[in-house]
Amino acid sequence: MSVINDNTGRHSLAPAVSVADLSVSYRGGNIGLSDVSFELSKPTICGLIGMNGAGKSTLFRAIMGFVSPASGKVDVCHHPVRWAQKQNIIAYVPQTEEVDWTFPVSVHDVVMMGRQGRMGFLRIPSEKDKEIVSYSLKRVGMEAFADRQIGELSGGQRKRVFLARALAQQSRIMLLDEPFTGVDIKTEHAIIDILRELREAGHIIIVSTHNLASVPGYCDEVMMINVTLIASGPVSEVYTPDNLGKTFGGAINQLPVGLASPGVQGDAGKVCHHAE
Ligand SMILES: Nc1ncnc2c1ncn2[C@@H]1O[C@H](COP(=O)(O)OP(=O)(O)OP(=O)(O)O)[C@@H](O)[C@H]1O
Repeated sequence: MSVINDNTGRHSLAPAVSVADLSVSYRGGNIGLSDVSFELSKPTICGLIGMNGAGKSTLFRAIMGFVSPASGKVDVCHHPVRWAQKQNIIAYVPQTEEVDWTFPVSVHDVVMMGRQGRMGFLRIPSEKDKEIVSYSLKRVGMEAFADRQIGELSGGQRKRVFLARALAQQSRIMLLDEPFTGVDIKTEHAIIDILRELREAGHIIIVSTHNLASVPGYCDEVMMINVTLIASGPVSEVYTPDNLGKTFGGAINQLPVGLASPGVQGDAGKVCHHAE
């Protein structure tokens, strides 16, 4: 079986993710994002880079519809975010800090949650659902932990379980919030292999990371934010010392080690596969 999305229906060349003049404010007046615009249309791994508090998680929350724009808008495949949620088009891997790990569910149950949007009214898993959950757990090397309570996992294992949930969801667009934080190098490489496989299968992946040196090795595009958008585009064009300096407020003005090895560029392709 493949990780490839099984969506069927019309193909569209519309931007898969379109963010226009997006600003987000939190209660209490904190500014999460200011006037951010970008579009992603083709299969890609897009790195999302910025300091602590730059707005990376806020951008994910806005694309997921968890926070409302103060101004501007987010469209997914030319539709509002809520529609995209119902169509199961976006999967989100949150930062592990955002999850209640005391919740009494097993690893298997968490991954099965990725299938819920595709189940019927009674939420009874089909054989196919079970097969996909089992495959997803295997793909992230967590099949032996299926019955374990999620609170009894290490940080890296938790990341892998949530990645498995997103794989099980089989969504065209995947948002990963700092999947490499706190994972060992082997797990980081394993996750990058999965992202590449997903990109080849036609997915759009946005991945936030603080690991600047590894970005050119696996990202096709990069979005650099510091509350507002500093730069976005192909890594080879925008991942420059100047933009890094602007993104990190002058804290970084050297290219991170490894920038000399640019990432593989993604294939052009159609991403919005859905029945309308
Ligand atoms: N729930 C919230 N309530 C109020 N302000 C918030 C909330 N979440 C984030 N913020 C503020 O919004 C801004 C952007 O935060 P966000 O979490 O999006 O940054 P980030 O780039 O993901 O940071 P990090 O790298 O530390 O995860 C920050 O100033 C932060 O303090």
